[in-house]
Amino acid sequence: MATIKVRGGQRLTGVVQVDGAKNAVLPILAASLLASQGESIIEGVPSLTDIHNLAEVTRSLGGKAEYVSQHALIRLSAENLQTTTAPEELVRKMRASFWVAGPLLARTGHFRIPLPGGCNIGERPVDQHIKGFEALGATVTIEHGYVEGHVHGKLRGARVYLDLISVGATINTMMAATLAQGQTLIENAAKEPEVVDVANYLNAMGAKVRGAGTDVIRVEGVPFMHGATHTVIPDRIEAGTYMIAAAITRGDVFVEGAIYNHLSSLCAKLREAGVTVEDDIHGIRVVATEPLRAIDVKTLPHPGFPTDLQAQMMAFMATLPGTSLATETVFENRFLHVPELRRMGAEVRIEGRTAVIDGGQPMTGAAVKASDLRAAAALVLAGLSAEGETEVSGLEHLDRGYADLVGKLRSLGAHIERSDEANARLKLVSSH
Ligand SMILES: CC(=O)N[C@H]1[C@@H](OP(=O)(O)OP(=O)(O)OC[C@H]2O[C@@H](n3ccc(=O)[nH]c3=O)[C@H](O)[C@@H]2O)O[C@H](CO)[C@@H](O)[C@@H]1O
Ligand SMILES: C=C(OP(=O)(O)O)C(=O)O
Repeated sequence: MATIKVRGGQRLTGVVQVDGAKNAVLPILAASLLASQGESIIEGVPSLTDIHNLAEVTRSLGGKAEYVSQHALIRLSAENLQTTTAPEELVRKMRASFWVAGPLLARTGHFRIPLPGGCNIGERPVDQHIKGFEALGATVTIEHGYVEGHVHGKLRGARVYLDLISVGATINTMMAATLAQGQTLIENAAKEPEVVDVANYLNAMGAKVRGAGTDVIRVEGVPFMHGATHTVIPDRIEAGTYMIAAAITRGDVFVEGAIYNHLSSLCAKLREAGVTVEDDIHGIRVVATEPLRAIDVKTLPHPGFPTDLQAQMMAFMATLPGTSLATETVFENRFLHVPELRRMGAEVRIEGRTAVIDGGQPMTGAAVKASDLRAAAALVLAGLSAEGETEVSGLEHLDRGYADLVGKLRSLGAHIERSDEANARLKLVSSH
């Protein structure tokens, strides 16, 4: 079993570079299936298991996806799709696979995809994705564990109101609408930076998408789309994780590539705690010195505080004197890191959707197990601050979303090592 060992107590200092955003690359891989002509080159793609798995899904459909690790880019083409049924074993590995539904439906009139189901952080239904497809004229059924959609001829542009703010459903509906006949209006759309990045890529492919980044997105259908070159936005969650790493170790770190507009809620909360946050065109600097104070955080859709930083922030809040509250409103079960933080001596109790953190006492190193991607990052951060050694297992979760977390933290001065370091890197760069 691979583990990360961290010896806490080092103040992190220096510069760390942010990779391209996993949560933009994944829908962009799916969007590439819309191109009936030409190759796409996506630049700034980190080597992550989620990305390799979704590339495998697109290959299984007949697309080409080649990861070029030395240039951090992926070449994609989908001129001749072979099938519109996605393979169960791959889809089960990751929910993001459901994003191939919209492009397949728009391009071929059909998709058949295993129901992605729940995961550690919540139930995560796909009803709003289906609502979007049905509004565009598709018939969607769920049978024998598969979601199947079809439409005779082309999808038709329509008005789609999403009942809740969903990144996934916004992107799937937007992608499906690109090749529909006529105009689509998506209301109550998600405004996350990744939605905007996907829209920019779709437009580079010949689509006509307007308004991404606001809660109303308009799509004017086009007859066909082609490949395009696109550089993905920096990963705001990876950036935020390093910003919190600086804060939790009372360090001084410049996170190069971090975009302030994408991280304004985190910057505000760090400042409320007493941390100095300076932003400029190249990135964000975080400098933390005592005294710091307790804060409250509530997760919300963008531009609210991101749920994907809640676990990491909670580790930081455990180091703040006084009582801090972390309220999770996006996913119903995203507190699985709490028992592990408790193992490290953090005083946290859960009251409904709120975690009450009585912080300020030093955490102590322990053997802990990650239950999901961001929990894994949170436990490593807690280990950076704890007295003694922390051993984190469950690294398959971490590898979904962080390329070389250990190397990057070490370059900032952390005492950290990974038991399978050489193998992990080899495994992650060899996919095609
Ligand atoms: C690969 C990727 O980009 N994942 C991100 C994406 O996930 P994802 O796109 O799955 O998250 P959503 O924004 O769709 O989910 C938000 C909430 O809506 C619910 N919901 C969603 C769809 C639906 O049809 N019905 C429904 O009830 C979900 O269960 C959840 O409670 O956005 C989340 C919210 O910012 C992030 O935490 C994830 O990291
Ligand atoms: C929850 C996440 O990803 P996914 O939606 O793929 O589970 C995440 O990136 O934190």
